[in-house]
Amino acid sequence: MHAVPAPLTEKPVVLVCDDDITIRLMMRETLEREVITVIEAADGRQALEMYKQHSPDLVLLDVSMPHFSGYEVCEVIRQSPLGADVPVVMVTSSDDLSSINRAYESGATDFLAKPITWQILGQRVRYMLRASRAFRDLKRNEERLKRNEEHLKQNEERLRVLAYFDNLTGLPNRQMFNEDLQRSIAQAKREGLKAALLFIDLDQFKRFNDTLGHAFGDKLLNRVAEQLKTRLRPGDLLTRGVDRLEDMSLARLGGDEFTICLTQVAQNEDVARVASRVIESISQPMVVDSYEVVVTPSIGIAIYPDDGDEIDSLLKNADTAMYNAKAKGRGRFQFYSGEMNARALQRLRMENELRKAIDNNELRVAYQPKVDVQQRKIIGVEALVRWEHPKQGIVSPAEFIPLAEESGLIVDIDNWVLHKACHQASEWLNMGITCPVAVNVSALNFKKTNLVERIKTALREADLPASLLELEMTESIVMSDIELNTERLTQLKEMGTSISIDDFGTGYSSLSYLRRLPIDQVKIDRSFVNEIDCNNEDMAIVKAIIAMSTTLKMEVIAEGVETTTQTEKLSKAGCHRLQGFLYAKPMPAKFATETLLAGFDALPAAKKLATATSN
Ligand SMILES: Nc1nc2c(ncn2[C@@H]2O[C@@H]3COP(=O)(O)O[C@H]4[C@@H](O)[C@H](n5cnc6c(=O)[nH]c(N)nc65)O[C@@H]4COP(=O)(O)O[C@H]3[C@H]2O)c(=O)[nH]1
Repeated sequence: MHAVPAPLTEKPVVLVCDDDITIRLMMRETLEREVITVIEAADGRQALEMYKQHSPDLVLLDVSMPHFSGYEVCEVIRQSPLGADVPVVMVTSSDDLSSINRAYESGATDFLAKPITWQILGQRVRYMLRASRAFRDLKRNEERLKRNEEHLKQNEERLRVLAYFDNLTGLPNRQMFNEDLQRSIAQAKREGLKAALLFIDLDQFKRFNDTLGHAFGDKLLNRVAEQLKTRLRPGDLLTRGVDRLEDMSLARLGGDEFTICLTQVAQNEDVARVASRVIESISQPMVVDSYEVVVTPSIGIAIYPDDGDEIDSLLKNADTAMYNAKAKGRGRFQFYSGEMNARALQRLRMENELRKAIDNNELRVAYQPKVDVQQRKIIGVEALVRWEHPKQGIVSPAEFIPLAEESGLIVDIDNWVLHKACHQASEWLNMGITCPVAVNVSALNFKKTNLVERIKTALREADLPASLLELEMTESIVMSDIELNTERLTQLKEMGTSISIDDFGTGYSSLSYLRRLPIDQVKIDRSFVNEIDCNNEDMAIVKAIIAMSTTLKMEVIAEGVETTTQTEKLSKAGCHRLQGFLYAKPMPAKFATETLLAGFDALPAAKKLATATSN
């Protein structure tokens, strides 16, 4: 059984369009019997006018008429604003397939073939009218539903904002903070990393509120929130350590209490850096209602899992730490654990001092000679940075280089050493000493896109031929992104500098990659050299590295040579290039110049070596 469309309640209007008056009259007669209002048009132009004026519920259109054909009229109707859904029945004088197809192409709903069977016309039109009205109702309902849905969504969003955001500052509220912290804890647990909770309280906020009023207090809180939002974007935190803190969420718990939740925390220094950044940014003078105010925050820090493994304990401990910070004099941060605090503070202090070390002229370069024991020659020097701390004296690179790498300061330091070393080598060249100088290139520096440019600048400024500059980088740097690094190394090589792989044997070099890279020299790591006197395994590794370098036509040098036995063993295995305390320790430029002028045979070890090898 067919579904019957709903009965028509209002009297429908049908536009009959035919140039044959008899047909029009017959149609009127038939349709009016069905309680339908009929309006007529004698040609295409009139049909369009009538359509525009009356918006009929159905159109009966003769195909061939003066002015416009029925097809054209149908096309125009379909393009009109309300004409997409109105049923248009094309009355064709023939029922051949092409005119029927043409009728459908122009947008007709159905067709009626002449001669018309008058007995069924009325019923057919009625049925079509009902179906069309049902379709229109359905569409209207659908639109209403859609509008309701949108409304619902908007309401839901409004509710979510009310439930999860603080309406004064627009920051996430306590509810959202709880969920964020829960997520951070779960993530840290999964990844075996730490998470940190920073509890921020504004110092003496109550005083502002009491003296300048609540409205002022609200504005001040808003300014603080703004400051935190803009200054804590991950992109703003340029240093390497902080870049790793990809997920950082900020919230206002209420009053003058804010929190920051950090995930993917590898080390506490990263958290200390964020905390000092928060202090620095909030403590900037702010103008509120034409008052210039300075408000400082006190921050308490609790670390998951060290200081608690659930929301409550972390919050409680961060809160305790915050009170400790306040007690110590406001505008500072404090870790919950005292030991952690001392370490983080010490590292942060050192980082700040290192930042100023270049400008304060506290850095020095020491040069350590490298020798070839077969040719009995000094073949070059390695430039090694030294920090003469005004209070602590000489700080070991082992202590400050990792810190410089974490904070990103290494790029400036490496650059400074590069310039110094190039100038020194150039000075030696002017004195008639041709001595290649090697500088260390840290991972961060190697990744910087302008490395090639910077090296070119240093060479140009020092007027040093590129062939006298050697770049030392560790095996792990070179092997990290082989495609990109091959390109980078090729650029450096094309410039004329030579490339040496430092600490060789400690990483995981693949022979097939090594073959593809433009490397001139590998440096056997000190840890293997150390042990070759007594450890057969290390000797085997050293021999393998020497054999591999010979096959790949690379030079090989051993670092950390301290004894004549090591020299003999290395030499016997085919490695004659050596660097180590046995020959010379890193020394200031002045002594390095003297050493270079005196030559290999003046080195104390050279004499010992001659005796040892002659025995
Ligand atoms: N025990 C022992 N040690 C020896 C001997 N011969 C040389 N050494 C030490 O071994 C290190 C060799 O440098 P490295 O492997 O590049 O290792 C360097 C290098 O990775 C880094 N470094 C030093 N200067 C710079 C620099 O300007 N830039 C960068 N990125 N890193 C640097 O710091 C590391 C340590 O530097 P230093 O303390 O100067 O330590 C130097 C040198 O003093 C020996 O016979 N016995």
